[in-house]
Amino acid sequence: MKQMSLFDEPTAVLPVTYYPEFLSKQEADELYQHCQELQWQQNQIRMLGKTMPVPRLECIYGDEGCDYLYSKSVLLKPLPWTGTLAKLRDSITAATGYSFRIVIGNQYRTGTDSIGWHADKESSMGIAPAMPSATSRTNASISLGSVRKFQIKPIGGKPTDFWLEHGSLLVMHPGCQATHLHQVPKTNKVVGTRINLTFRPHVGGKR
Ligand SMILES: O=C(O)CCC(=O)C(=O)O
Ligand SMILES: [Fe+2]
Repeated sequence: MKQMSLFDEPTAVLPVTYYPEFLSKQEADELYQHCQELQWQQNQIRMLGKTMPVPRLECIYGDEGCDYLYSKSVLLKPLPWTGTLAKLRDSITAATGYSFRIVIGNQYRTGTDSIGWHADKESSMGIAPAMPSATSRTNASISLGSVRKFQIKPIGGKPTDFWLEHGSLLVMHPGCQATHLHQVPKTNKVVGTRINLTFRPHVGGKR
């Protein structure tokens, strides 16, 4: 007789930590207001020989010279840290032990704004060595505004869904970008604006 075991369907252990209430409601509301004043841009991306608008708005702040190139076509040049973003960076470092040199903002205006399956593997974020160091390609992201589904999966495996709430923090630990992919899929549901601030390391720029 086949016996059911609690261990038939092992729960995936994901290389992420989710803090649903990293910011209080008031802190998250104030930060959302601050984000309205950031310099959002509509960038263009080159994919499969075509140039098209990135399906979200973006902004970048950080240390001087920490330019960020992704998908071999979108070059983001950081503006100097605002006081609010620098304070938030320091509080995430205090909570996680990870250090960051840039923050990239993503603004999803409607359900058609999205980011497809990818890993954040740009060489500017450092190379993940066999024994990952505390800074290699780690990122930590704050979510604000409307809740959107965030999915993460081992390469070739099944996705796990997270609903990233207003004021939450999601940390992707060292090694995550080598083994897993993540995305924020499009949705047909009517959703308001969501802002995501992703803090990242950078190996270049001025110290
Ligand atoms: O919006 C998010 O939660 C994820 C953004 C992201 O994956 C990225 O900027 O690389
Ligand atoms: Fe990402």
